[in-house]
Amino acid sequence: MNHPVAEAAKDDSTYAAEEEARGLAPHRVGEVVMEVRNITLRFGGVTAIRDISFDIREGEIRAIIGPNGAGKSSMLNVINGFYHPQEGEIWFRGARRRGMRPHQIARQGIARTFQNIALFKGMTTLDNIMTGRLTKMKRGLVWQALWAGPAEAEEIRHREAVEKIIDFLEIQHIRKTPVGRLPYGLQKRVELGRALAAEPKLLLLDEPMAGMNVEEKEDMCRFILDVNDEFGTTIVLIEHDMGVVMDIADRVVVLDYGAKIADGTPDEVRTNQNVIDAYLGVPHE
Ligand SMILES: Nc1ncnc2c1ncn2[C@@H]1O[C@H](COP(=O)(O)OP(=O)(O)OP(=O)(O)O)[C@@H](O)[C@H]1O
Repeated sequence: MNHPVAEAAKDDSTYAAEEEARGLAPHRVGEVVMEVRNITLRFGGVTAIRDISFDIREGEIRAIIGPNGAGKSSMLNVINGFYHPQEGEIWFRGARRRGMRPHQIARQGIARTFQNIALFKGMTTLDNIMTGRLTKMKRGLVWQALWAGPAEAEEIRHREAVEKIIDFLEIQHIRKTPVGRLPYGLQKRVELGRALAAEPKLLLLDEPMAGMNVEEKEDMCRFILDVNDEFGTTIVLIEHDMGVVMDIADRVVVLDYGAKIADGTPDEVRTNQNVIDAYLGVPHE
């Protein structure tokens, strides 16, 4: 079987030119890092995802959109290993994934945020972001407890990394505040910080703007674009706010009733009749 990444790489010379013609930023977007191939996921009698394929390219912002129940969160859960699809393949950085658990996938450089914030509400911003470093910690709890030389040095490195993220996300003023006391928009930002603490290569964001006011959305958009720009992080984003998707995504895959109905640039999907019908609720055959 042909390797999907190798196959896709063949197209790279022409891809940059195509991208430019389609209004994408060719300097940022590189080769395929993840290939989702013919994924089908069922929960008992419910088929949440039906034979879906798409790719994710290095450095791009890839949006997954679709009406409620379309299968977006399920897809994200397949990508980060929470769900194991009955059919299909996931290829990441040239290797086919087989039966990996979420923590192993996290160690490969895939981090995510959740639709409903999943922070430790009683812990401070600083400590919550620190938990994001767990996948990067080498020394076990005994070393930490002993506060022995190597563990101490490692702890200092982790603290420095966390402080950089706190600066980057402009949340110095709440570093000692328990996150349960923070307004919703700031909690979402802390959750982004925790995901960034893992220094992900691929960052999965499940509705990062949900429940935010206009100003908070603008801030979050800016941080997502900055993460992408400054760290070169590839981002997969589920979002209901079409304005946001059209503004920040390089490419958009559209799901409806568990199937892929469109895939292309924001302009391409915006004018796609299947997409318009899906959002207007035109009944299916
Ligand atoms: N754990 C589960 N058990 C059973 N059915 C599930 C489960 N998770 C999702 N589903 C079903 O799979 C389908 C797709 O759900 P999913 O949450 O992935 O959609 P979504 O596009 O993320 O929706 P929303 O925009 O409302 O969050 C739905 O019919 C849903 O009821």
